[in-house]
Amino acid sequence: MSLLSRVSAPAAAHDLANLVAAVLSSLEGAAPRHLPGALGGQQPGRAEESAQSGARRLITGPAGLGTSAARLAVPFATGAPVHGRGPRVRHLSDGPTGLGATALRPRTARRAKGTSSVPELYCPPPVRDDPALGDEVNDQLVDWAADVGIYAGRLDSLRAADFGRLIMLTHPDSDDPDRLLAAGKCALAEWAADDHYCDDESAGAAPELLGSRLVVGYAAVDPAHLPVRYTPDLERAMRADPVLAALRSALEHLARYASWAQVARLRHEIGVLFVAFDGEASWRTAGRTPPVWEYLVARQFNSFLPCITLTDVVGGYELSSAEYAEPRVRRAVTMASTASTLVNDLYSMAKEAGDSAANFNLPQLIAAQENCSLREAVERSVEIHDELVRTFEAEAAALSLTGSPALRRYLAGVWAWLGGNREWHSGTARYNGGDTA
Ligand SMILES: CC(C)=CCC/C(C)=C(\C)COP(=O)(O)OP(=O)(O)O
Repeated sequence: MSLLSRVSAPAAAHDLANLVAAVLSSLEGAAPRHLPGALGGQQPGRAEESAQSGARRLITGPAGLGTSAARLAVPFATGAPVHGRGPRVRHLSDGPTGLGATALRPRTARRAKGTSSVPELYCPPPVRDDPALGDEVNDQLVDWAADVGIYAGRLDSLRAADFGRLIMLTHPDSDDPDRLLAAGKCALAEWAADDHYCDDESAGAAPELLGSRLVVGYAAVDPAHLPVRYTPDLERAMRADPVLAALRSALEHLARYASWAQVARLRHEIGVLFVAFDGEASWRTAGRTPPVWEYLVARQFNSFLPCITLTDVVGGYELSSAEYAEPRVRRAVTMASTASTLVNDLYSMAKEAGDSAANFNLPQLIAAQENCSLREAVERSVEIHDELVRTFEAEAAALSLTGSPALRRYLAGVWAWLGGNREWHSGTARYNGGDTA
């Protein structure tokens, strides 16, 4: 039984976050020692060994390549206001140096610089920026996309979008290009499903076909076991459709690193993503504009959660299913995920303007429904984003006190994911004037 299931902390409000900050300050330097020494309750799996060694690294804090994630301390929360608003994130001041040493060295959240169209956001900066590693992953991702057939005829745009950079930025606790590639393939396959099936008619999207495509699409991540006589039909379909081929290939690659519990978790998040894809298609076909609250519900599910969920797989440890499913952990992680997806809404507004996705974007919906200018709607969207990030920050700080070392590391990884995600969105050609892919 993990410590989390035996000790419960009250839900963090922002006042509590300040209290947590004080407690955490007093723990600085010795923080993990009060936590359990092994990952109690963990199911045996391929990730178990690395999970346990990950936990040990958290406690003992060794030096050397790839061990920087051990120096998590507590990246979250709080105390002095940033730019006059809300809590500040305490972070490790003197981390290690050297190759890989910056991985997951926590960073202060701040109001990340705005571009001309996106105001500053409350978000940590990226933990690592290693362009060479990003390029390596990106090159391999584009080669793989060519093999499976997604983004055919658009591979130059795909390369320029630089999804390899996204993965390098969002998973700073791994320097292993192949692990990063496995996560990158999953993300790109999910993106391809969105582009080829949902959003981009020039790439084959058709709302009336979406439901049936996604049913078979789900079978690409969670195999359908048919009677023998129909198996070849399914297999032919899987090979003929690049999105299906991509999803299946991505999951196969990931399974080299993930335990079956981690694979099951990813399947669940993809299933939920597909349900939300269907929801958006129903708005389109019915010509219906969702109220803001309904859109935000949908955005929790049509979100980057399938990417975020791989935080521990890429890091080489395992968060137990029990902790992953614990309601407060779920609340914190899904709020972070929604926030990261609102970052997408803010940065992709120009790309989506004029296409069928234009109405399904938070600022556009707020402007239409709350009778304000688009500029004001962007500001309100930023406030919503910031509220979600601050709540995640406070909750994660509280949960880190009572959870296992794996949970603590996972939440720090989610925090890092937010920073890498915003950084990528602010620079990728996909949303910054390049051709879309
Ligand atoms: C990587 C992943 C889980 C992608 C699927 C869903 C997705 C593409 C997003 C959550 C991004 O939102 P959106 O559909 O608006 O994407 P674009 O802005 O068109 O890139």
